[in-house]
Amino acid sequence: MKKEQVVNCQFSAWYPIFKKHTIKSLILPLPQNVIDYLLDDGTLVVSGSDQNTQPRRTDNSDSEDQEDVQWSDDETTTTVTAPEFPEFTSKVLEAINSLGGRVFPKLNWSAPRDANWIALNSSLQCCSLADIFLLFKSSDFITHDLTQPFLQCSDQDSPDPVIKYELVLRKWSELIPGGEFRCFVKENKLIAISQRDYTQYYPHILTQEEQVSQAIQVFFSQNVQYNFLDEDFVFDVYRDSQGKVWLIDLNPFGEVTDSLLFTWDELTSGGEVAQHQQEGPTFRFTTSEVTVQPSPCLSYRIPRDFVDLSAGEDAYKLIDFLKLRKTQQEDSEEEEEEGNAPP
Ligand SMILES: Nc1ncnc2c1ncn2[C@@H]1O[C@H](COP(=O)(O)OP(=O)(O)OP(=O)(O)O)[C@@H](O)[C@H]1O
Repeated sequence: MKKEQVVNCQFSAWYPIFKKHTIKSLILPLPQNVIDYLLDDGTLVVSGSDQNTQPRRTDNSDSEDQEDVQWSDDETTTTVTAPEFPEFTSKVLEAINSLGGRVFPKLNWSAPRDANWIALNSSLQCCSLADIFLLFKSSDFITHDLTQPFLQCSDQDSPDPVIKYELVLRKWSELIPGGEFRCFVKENKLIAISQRDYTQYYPHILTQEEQVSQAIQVFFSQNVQYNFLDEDFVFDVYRDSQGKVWLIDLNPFGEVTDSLLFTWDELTSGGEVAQHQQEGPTFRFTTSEVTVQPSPCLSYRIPRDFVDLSAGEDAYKLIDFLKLRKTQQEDSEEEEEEGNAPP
């Protein structure tokens, strides 16, 4: 996979080409100070902040660099108020409103799918910039977009193309996971289709195997084939309850993209799947409850430090930490009973 293929799969590169066939979206340039904030590990997002619903302007410029650090009574905790971005906040709010008030946020390539556990509703649905920041700052996928977009490219010796970072806001749509499929295109031929959420068994895919495959093939030949900037790529689709197919996303053809129910060996030149062109694409899906596999995002549901701590000798530190939490909880319950709890 070459750096150019990664560049071509940025949202702003493919959206204008396939606008008619995908979910309505808006693209906003991401200011450098917002990028810096997203990459700054030390700044916390303070939940409950209403800064995004009522953007406050202190002077004529965006004075984001200033962080307001408030020390709480408890010596062990600090509350760092997130910096404000008045101009950017207004633009984002305007965009969210024009998309119906609820959006699905992404950067140039990725959505913060690994961070949905942190959102109150465990969903990527956002109504404000604070919602977006919370997800973005908790996501390794977003950090990857910002810091290492060309990590797995074969042409490492060539200079990295300059990337203009963008916040993508997509109109929120209730997509049923059983309707999502990933399609692999090699030399402009659709060689393979995989159920996107292979962690579940969806009986309707089994019973409608032929219709699903046909609908995707027709969508590909009518709307996608020869229209994209590369001849090797991966595209994701959604087949709605009326059988209409929508484009959801485009990804590079290579290891950086999850090959789901295929392996990259199978999909690349020497592989079996890549050679079976005549009969159409190979279609794979989970065929019974027995073949269900665990979700690849499971490891993202608890903070990485906890995962590390739970392995090897450090497991004892985790146990100590949990015991400490329990004692603290019991203490505060006792205090509450005694009527001493803080308001
Ligand atoms: N507009 C939307 N509204 C609600 N959910 C959405 C929307 N767009 C995408 N999704 C859901 O989020 C999932 C991930 O979306 P998307 O493919 O854009 O993210 P991604 O980070 O590029 O993922 P990948 O790296 O696997 O391609 C989709 O499979 C779909 O279930």
